[in-house]
Order: sequence, then structure tokens, then C-alpha cells
Amino acid sequence: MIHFTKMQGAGNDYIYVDNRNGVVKDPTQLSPKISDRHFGVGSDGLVLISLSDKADVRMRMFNPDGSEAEMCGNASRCVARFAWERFFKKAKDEFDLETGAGIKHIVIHRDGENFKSATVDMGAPILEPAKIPVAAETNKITLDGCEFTCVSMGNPHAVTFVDSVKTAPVHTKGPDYEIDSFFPRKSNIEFCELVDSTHAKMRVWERGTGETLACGTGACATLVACVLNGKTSRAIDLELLGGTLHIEWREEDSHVMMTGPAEFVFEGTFEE
Ligand SMILES: N[C@H](CCC[C@H](N)C(=O)O)C(=O)O
Repeated sequence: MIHFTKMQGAGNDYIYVDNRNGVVKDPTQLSPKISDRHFGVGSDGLVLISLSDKADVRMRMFNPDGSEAEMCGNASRCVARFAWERFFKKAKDEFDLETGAGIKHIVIHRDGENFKSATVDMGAPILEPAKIPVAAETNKITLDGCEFTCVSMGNPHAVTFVDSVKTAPVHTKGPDYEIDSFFPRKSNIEFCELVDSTHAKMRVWERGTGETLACGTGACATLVACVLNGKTSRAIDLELLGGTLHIEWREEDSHVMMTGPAEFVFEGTFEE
């Protein structure tokens, strides 16, 4: 019997398990079962929360196909709120989170005793093709005649610009692009529609998942692609199907800052 907490960040919903006592033995097996929206609890994946010897708290994120992602932006805000309320009892508003893509600094924005939002320092984007990874000389590739800008936020992303996210081929092309031979570790695929220099919209086909209502790392990768292609300023509000994230790519240290919501939905127990 596993006690879990369902949370969502901009509609990207995960199952969170306090795994400080190691109750989850095999997350690659558990994630597909518990994430199934008909035979399980239903979610975009499974997140294990535990203590860390390098930071204040640790997270590991598993896609519904059982694969582990190096980093997960929306989940990092939800883990931040979970730890802020349940581990730290709201005693500290800044702390560090250990992830598969390194230590991330968290700032909780509160209104008195109430959570408002969280800002995650997502670190610097990785643009070197071999480290994204993308099998190309540069981080710009052409797939199906469309140009993609490839960016890693610890996990791989490929961003293309479309006239309208409504008509973007998320489901018709996303699955093929995800596993294209350009991407040795597959890729998350983002379709971005520009609004103006400080606003854009994005839909995403996520590696190991399918379309989600939001992707935090994908939002960061999208902002980086917008700036690299001269499309927007370095700070934008990015509208996703499930909500809006504020993303800024700082000049001084090249870190990408992501701010957005994190909500509890329900508690439950799951028979493995
Ligand atoms: N939704 C997550 C990204 C999960 C990425 C995962 N699908 C991968 O394999 O990289 C986010 O908010 O960043």
C-alpha cells in the first residue's frame, strides 16, 4: 500500500510519494501502473521525494513509460511546495532541491501563511550538440522541412515555431519527432506560437509521455529558443494549455528562472 499525493503545476499532473523510508522499490515498474488514467490513479508520471546529502530535499521523476527524466520543471515547483509545507513547516522560503540535472535553488513566494508561487533557478541551458544530445554539428536541425532549435535543461528539447498552436501537428508529428535519429536519448518536442516580444504560446509532445498540458523544462527551452532566434525579449509569459509560466533567461549568469503555480489536488493510497 503506497500513500501518494496528487499535485499539478499548470495542469502538468504528477503523483508524489514521500519516499524517505524507501517504500517505492521499483519506480520504473510502478510509474506505468500508477500513471495509467484508467487502471491506475492517472497522471503524467511519478515523482519520488526524499532527503538529500547534497541539498535540502531530493526529487526523482519517472515518465508514464517508466523512463526516468533528468529534470522536471513543473514537478520541481510542486516538490518545493510539498517540502515547504510538510518538511520545513513553512519555516524557510528559500532552499535547494537535488535533481537528476543538479542542485536547483528554490524561492517560495507567499502571501502571509499561504503559498502563492515558486521560482526555480533552472540553471544555464545546454546548447552544445553532444551534450543536449543531438546528432548534428549545431543545435539547429531541420526535420520534415521545419527548423528546430535544440536545447537541454538537463533533459532534451527541440523547439519549432508555428503560426498557431491550435493547428500544430502535436499528435500527428510529435511521436515521430520524439524518437527521430537526431535524438540519441529521444527528445521533448515543443511547438511555439509567438504573440509579441514578451508573450508566446506553446504546446508540447513530451518524451515518454505524450502531450501534456504544460512542461516546465520545455517552457525554459522554448524561451531560450525564442531569444536565440531573435523572436522575444529575455523575459516572457508563456501560455500553455494548463496555465501560464513566467520565464526569464538572465544575462549575468545565463541561468533560466521559471516561476509558476503548484497545487495540491488529493491524497490517496495505491495497491501495488
Ligand atoms: N513535464 C516536465 C518535463 C518532463 C520531461 C520528461 N517527459 C522527459 O522525459 O524529459 C516539466 O515540467 O519539465
